Amino acid sequence: MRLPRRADGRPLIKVCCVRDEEDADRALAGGADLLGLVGRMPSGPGPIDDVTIARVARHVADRAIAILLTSERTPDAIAAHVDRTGVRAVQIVDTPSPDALVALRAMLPSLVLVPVIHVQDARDVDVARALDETGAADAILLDSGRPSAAIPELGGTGRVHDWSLSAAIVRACRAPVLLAGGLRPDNVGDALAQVRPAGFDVCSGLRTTDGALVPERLARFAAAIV
Ligand SMILES: O=C(O)c1ccccc1NCC(=O)[C@H](O)[C@H](O)COP(=O)(O)O
Repeated sequence: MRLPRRADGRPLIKVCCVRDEEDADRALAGGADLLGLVGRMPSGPGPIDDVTIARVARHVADRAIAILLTSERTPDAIAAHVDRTGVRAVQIVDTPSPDALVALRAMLPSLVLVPVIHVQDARDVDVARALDETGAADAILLDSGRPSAAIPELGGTGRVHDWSLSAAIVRACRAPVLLAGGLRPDNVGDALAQVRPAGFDVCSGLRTTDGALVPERLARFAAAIV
């Protein structure tokens, strides 16, 4: 397991859709443990270019884990995206097959690997179990996208999914599970009580419509999961 655990036992906070160095510093000052840098996507408000991702990852250095969000699907293309941006962690937003995850792990043994499942129905518990059983995932992230929509949605939707399914996935998996999708300061306490994930991932619930991080929202978010 290459993700940190907090000494105080509190769930991890991943602040996503980080835009630049200043935004990263604001998130870290507000208690973020992980930072999400969104690469090219078919839709959504968060993407930044690979040059900026590499710059922000260098700026963050060892202060936190900067996670590249990639929509690439094959192990070779994912590895190339990681290489271009120089990150130590990748979130694969288009759910990889167990075989693809194992292949990527073999190619990059020390990379932090976080496959995403967009929770839609009870079959996703089996999808999570199959990824978990590979032993190749450092965490599994549960989100609310619609990968098969005409224009695929792979995250950053601001929508909550069925948390009873997420709770079943947490119970079924050995890997830590991160919960995402429509989390806000006013609902994350309920999410903690119902799902008991190892951490939370949040973008739109902490940002203005222009994408700026609101420190006061991050403070309330963190206080709600103590
Ligand atoms: O933000 C985007 O544009 C985006 C597009 C495609 C995949 C992921 C994307 N962002 C990731 C995130 O914002 C979070 O990891 C997660 O999806 C939660 O987002 P939100 O529901 O807005 O809190």
